[in-house]
Amino acid sequence: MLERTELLVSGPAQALGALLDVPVPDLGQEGLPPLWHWIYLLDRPAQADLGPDGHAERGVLPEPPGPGRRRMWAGGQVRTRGPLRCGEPATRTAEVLSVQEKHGRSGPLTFVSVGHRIRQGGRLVVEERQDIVYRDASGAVTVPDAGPVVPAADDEWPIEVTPALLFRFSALTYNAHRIHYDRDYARAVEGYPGLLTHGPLQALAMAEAARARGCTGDVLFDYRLVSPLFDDQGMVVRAVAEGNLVTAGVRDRYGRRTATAEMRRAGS
Ligand SMILES: CC(C)(COP(=O)(O)OP(=O)(O)OC[C@H]1O[C@@H](n2cnc3c(N)ncnc32)[C@H](O)[C@@H]1OP(=O)(O)O)[C@@H](O)C(=O)NCCC(=O)NCCSC(=O)C[C@](C)(O)C(=O)O
Repeated sequence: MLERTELLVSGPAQALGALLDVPVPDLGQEGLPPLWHWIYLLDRPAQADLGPDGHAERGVLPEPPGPGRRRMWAGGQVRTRGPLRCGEPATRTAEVLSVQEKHGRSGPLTFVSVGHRIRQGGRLVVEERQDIVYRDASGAVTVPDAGPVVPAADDEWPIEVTPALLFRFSALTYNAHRIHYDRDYARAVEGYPGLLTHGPLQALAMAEAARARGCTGDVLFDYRLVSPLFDDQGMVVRAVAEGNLVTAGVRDRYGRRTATAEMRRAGS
């Protein structure tokens, strides 16, 4: 079990608001919007504990299941149970919930689910499961050939994916994974055609599209990264509200789905 306590300050939230060009609520009253806790209470591994991929290989959860495995964020579930406010301390605890060996189209896969809980003022305010997948170094990720560009519809939110956007998100989440900023490494070592768009960035974009449709406060957010999104493919986000349920997705500019999510107000 890992535990970290710190005072939440407004700077990171202001930076995320600027990164995504979305409104920042009153952080001391309303608290952080859903998923924004991902830029707080971060692991701060020593430089000596980073592996060859730039990700920590010791002292964080999960630790890689073996040398040379390719870490990816696969999906998860977030339940918010109350406001997580800036100006007050909060504590995050983390523990491994399960490890599952599977075989996919890209070869052997190890799924590690990590449970995170954030408490503030004696209350549990965020409860989360993060699914991290480790691919085998020999496994290949296949990306279908791009078709024609599908222009963003009126109800879609196009986001230009540039190295600067990816770098700023890595900085905000203190994530040194080289697949997001080191193109030579991403291509030559991990076999991707370009820089990878972070899973949490796609999930946050979906949660923001849902927030724009009024889904915020105490929510249950389920999401999956279904295919890698590279930096030259753009990012188009859409959220559709039907009653209490918001269904969201990310596609690239050619119409290929890369992430899906469902978000609903908790308790209804
Ligand atoms: C996950 C990949 C490798 C599986 O790809 P695949 O084609 O090999 O798998 P499959 O054949 O579709 O499925 C095999 C089994 O895995 C399961 N499965 C399949 N997908 C998932 C999922 N998402 N969550 C949970 N389970 C999943 C699936 O249900 C099936 O289970 P079964 O045998 O029991 O039926 C593939 O879908 C993929 O590449 N997805 C995109 C991942 C991605 O781009 N993540 C974001 C970038 S990495 C990142 O942000 C990192 C970060 C922030 O820096 C950091 O944490 O360090």
